[in-house]
Amino acid sequence: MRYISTRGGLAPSAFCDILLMGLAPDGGLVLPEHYPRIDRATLDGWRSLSYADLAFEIIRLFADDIPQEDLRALVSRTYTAEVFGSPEITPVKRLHDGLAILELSNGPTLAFKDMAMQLLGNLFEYVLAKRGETLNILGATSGDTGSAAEYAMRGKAGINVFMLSPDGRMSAFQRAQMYSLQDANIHNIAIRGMFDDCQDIVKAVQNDHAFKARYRIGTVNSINWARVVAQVVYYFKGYFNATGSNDERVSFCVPSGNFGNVCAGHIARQMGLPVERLIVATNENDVLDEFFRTGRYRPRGTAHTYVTSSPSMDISKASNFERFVFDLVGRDPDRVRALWAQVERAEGFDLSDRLEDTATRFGFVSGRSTHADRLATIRQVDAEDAVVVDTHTADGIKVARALRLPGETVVCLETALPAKFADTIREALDRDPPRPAGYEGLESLPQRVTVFDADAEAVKTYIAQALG
Ligand SMILES: Cc1ncc(COP(=O)(O)O)c(C=O)c1O
Ligand SMILES: N[C@@H](CCOP(=O)(O)O)C(=O)O
Repeated sequence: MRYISTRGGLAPSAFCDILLMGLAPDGGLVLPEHYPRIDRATLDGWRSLSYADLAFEIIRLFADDIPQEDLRALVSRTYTAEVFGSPEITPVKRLHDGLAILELSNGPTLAFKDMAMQLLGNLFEYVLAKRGETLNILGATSGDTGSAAEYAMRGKAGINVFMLSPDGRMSAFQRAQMYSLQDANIHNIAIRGMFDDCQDIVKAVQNDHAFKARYRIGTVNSINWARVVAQVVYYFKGYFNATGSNDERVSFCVPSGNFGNVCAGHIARQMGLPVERLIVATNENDVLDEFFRTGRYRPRGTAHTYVTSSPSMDISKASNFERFVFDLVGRDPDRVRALWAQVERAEGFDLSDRLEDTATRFGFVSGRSTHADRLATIRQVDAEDAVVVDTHTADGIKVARALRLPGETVVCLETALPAKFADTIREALDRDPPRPAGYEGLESLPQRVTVFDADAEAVKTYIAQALG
């Protein structure tokens, strides 16, 4: 399998190279030259596999430059009941109306990011040891990528993490999860701005090729293709868990911000998984919902990005959307380059002539959810099913219920546990959310964080000083 850039400027490259590369040198996102197609016999063979065995079968199609026995060992030690709480790794529960919830948040930091990040940590460690190299990760988080990355990388030899987060915009639990880590290889930097400002800095540093090479800068965001491919796996597992046979079709509803999670669903569908629809659920930051309803993409600036009670989705410039648009425009890198030049000029773009394709050929539909919807959904699911869902998953359930067709099997992706968003759960239910063991007193621990304006140069100086 060789990898190319959405903007056409990357010579076909191997998996282990793009793993350490992050953004392509032309500023585009990396994708495989083609998506592998899964035939019916293969799908039948995969139905009864454990999560780790299924992950190995899928990931080896993409990471074919890692010897198979090494990859199998690496995947097997990633997806264990000890780390993810049960042998199923991603169990499915049903609400009374038949809606299925795919549990993805039972890993160390209580959000779906652990599913991919735990693998990424082991992949980095493996490839860096083979090559005798080190890596300095610069990441951006709106709340969950940061902690998942820091927990996956803390104490790992040859890896430093510099994580940018929006100052004061995350929940108290999310802040404490990250800022209380005292490991020498973990550096938390709060940026006065929103997630998009943090991600812009990550991309600016990635596009400074001299700095990137000198300080060996890598990424853990979904900019990194390995993150996306690890997320493809749970669409297959969720499909098998929610159905009785491979003759059935399901739809997935995905709470979305940076479009990485649902992009993995798009890839699973392109590989031949029987997915009917991909339902994109946004919060009040509804740039993606607007696109899937109108074909117009109008990313907003920080001033028009709202701080909401599903803060991890407070994103207006969805990075992975570029990967989908690459497929939508027939994998034409010149077209993508031109469209993103318009985005850079804050003009956005209009692909309403492709709207029919987004729905019929690619299966996308969308909806949005507000604070009031979120509270109502949390209350409803608690009252009817005795399940407490987090604010992002509530956005997904609200949109899934609004758009579900008669007889349609819909799997909602649970993207975090409610313990991370206690203020909103208390507002909805007048009680605290359940808190898993081991997180008692988290918010009282001493915290360590440096605050900067949204300035890529200041971040580069900090990294250079920290690395000596
Ligand atoms: C809890 C939660 N829900 C939903 C999302 C949105 O996922 P994505 O950015 O992949 O669209 C995120 C952040 O990624 C998240 O942390
Ligand atoms: N919602 C994320 C933001 C970044 O997403 P990623 O998938 O690109 O890492 C977060 O919680 O940090």
